[in-house]
Amino acid sequence: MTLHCSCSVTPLSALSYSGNSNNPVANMGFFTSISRSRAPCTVWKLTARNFSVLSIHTGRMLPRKSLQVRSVASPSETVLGFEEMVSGTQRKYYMLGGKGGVGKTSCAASLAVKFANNGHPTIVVSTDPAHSLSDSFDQDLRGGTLVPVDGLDYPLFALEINPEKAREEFRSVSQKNGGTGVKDFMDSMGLGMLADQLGELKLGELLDTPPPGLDEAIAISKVMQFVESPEYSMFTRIVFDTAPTGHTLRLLSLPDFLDASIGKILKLRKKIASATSAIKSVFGQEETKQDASDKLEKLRERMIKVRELFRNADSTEFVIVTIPTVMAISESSRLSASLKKENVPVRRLIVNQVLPPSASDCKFCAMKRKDQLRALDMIQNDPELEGLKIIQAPLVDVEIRGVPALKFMAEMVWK
Ligand SMILES: Nc1ncnc2c1ncn2[C@@H]1O[C@H](COP(=O)(O)OP(=O)(O)OP(=O)(O)O)[C@@H](O)[C@H]1O
Repeated sequence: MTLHCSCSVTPLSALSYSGNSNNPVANMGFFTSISRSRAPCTVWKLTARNFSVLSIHTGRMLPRKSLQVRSVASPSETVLGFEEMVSGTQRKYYMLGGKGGVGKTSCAASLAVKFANNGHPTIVVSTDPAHSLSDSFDQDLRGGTLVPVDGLDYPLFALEINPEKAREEFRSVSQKNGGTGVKDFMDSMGLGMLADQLGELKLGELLDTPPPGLDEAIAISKVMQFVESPEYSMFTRIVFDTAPTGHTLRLLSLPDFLDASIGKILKLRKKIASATSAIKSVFGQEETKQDASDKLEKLRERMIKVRELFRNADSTEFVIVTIPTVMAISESSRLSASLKKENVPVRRLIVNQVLPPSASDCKFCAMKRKDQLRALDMIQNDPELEGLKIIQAPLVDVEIRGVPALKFMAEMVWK
């Protein structure tokens, strides 16, 4: 870990500290100047965990206000290359996400190919409503179940979950109960008089017009069903090709929303059921209605698991994919900030479709590359993106399609 310190009362613009940043005091770390030529003898001793610093020269503490210290995860120190991703047989999940069209599917598919070729039985999953795994592998992988991918020596399976279909299953919970809204749903459970009280839970909205992200949440929860079943325990790497940024962000906050909505409604139902024997008998007689609430409870439990999975740094990593344009990088920065806020582990940023320096005197290429370099520069100065391992992948002159092309892409990206 590298810490950067800037101090307004010294001639130094930046100081660096290398050592155990978790406990710099015990480590007796020192800030030393990065630029020795600017301040040859300046050494700052760490005297407290809050990084107040003492000048060895003057023996005086530097005014706290003058100090700004921030930690910078130095990629080479904290994020290793593909060896780190491939090592170990414990199951790991990689989620690739970013703006539409930047190359999420190509990167996800190429990572899955590389995992498989390195001996990991792998599943690549698409939860993007507009699937493109089949196009990317140039094979028919539709069907909503695990389909083996041809052309590899080791097991690679693809799973395209149809979010619409998954949602229909969920919607049928309300329809089975003879209505479309929360009022009917509650009526069918013998709790019609309480429907008004539940207005603020927005469950009616949830059942009738699902919030954006629900499709994907249900799709991911279906994937969890698959991967948790013992017959699929052999798979040690699961790669997700997720929907574009907006969906991903909403998906992250959705489990909490669902947890609150469904959790509250089920709690209320239990409370009333135990208090009123008449209502109790309604539940007792109506098996399908019990089924409905069981289904909701199961969905809630799976949502909690999805939420935990997204946040588990030991098993999961979210890889942001972008391209070198101001718009894509700005969106990646927002995505990174939101993921950090939600405690989702992010360590790598793939900058795809970077133009290599042109040997010819193509003016368009030169202008385009200059434009890309400006965008790449933005990454260095973006506080939300700094610290991520930047992986640049060149724009190639053919479409990435089919297993051989994906193998080629994997060699460029996953090193
Ligand atoms: N480095 C690259 N060089 C050349 N073409 C590329 C590169 N990366 C991706 N492509 C091509 O760009 C197109 C879009 O890629 P891809 O489908 O992977 O993007 P995506 O982000 O998953 O898109 P969507 O958001 O629509 O799902 C594809 O035709 C793919 O072959």
